[in-house]
Amino acid sequence: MVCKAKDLAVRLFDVGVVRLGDIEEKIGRRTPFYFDLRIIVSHPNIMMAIAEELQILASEIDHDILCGVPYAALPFATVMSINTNTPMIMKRKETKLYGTKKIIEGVFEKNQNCLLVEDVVTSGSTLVETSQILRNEGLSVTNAVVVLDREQGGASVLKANGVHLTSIFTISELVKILRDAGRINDETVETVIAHIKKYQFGMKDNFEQISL
Ligand SMILES: O=C(O)c1cc(=O)[nH]c(=O)n1[C@@H]1O[C@H](COP(=O)(O)O)[C@@H](O)[C@H]1O
Repeated sequence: MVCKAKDLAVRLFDVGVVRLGDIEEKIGRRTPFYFDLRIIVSHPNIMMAIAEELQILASEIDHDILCGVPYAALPFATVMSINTNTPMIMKRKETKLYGTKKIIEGVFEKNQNCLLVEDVVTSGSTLVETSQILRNEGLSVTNAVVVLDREQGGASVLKANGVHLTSIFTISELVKILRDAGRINDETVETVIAHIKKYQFGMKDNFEQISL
């Protein structure tokens, strides 16, 4: 892990991206550590730093187009798109019920390589669903870059669905950086690591997401 990413982790903590306690996740389970990047629109310098780290990951991956997953990742994907002059599309959270009735906004061509940009991966279900929708529209989706991999099985769920995951941080790296920087204590690191080990996601034969 390079210094810039470590510095980014501490800046994210200091502006309140990390919430410690007993917080509800997307699927309804509780977590002692929640990473909320939605507040980053209020911190343009940090948003730029995140986009630059994601760009480093993206530069190793062959892609024609970016797809930001709403809502948290849309600002980073937009900054990456502008910085690298790479076109971007957006997958709507819901299909538009009037006018164009589109699920994807933006212009693309069939068989273009689309790189997914996301904030956090837990079970991987959001990115699996997004990749399936984009593939149904004729795009090729083989990679995703994210800020945080919570190491709860999402990477293997994605791999089983043909998507390779690359992250700026894994959660175990992140908590260790924050401990070494004096932001959290050993007990919190142990609580978070125990939580991610206990709550893992996997795949049934029919690719339905299950909690182990
Ligand atoms: O709900 C979560 O699992 C979650 C945990 C967390 O620390 N931060 C966070 O933002 N999330 C949300 O969870 C989504 C990914 O969850 P999965 O679809 O289970 O991979 C992200 O897009 C976020 O909306």
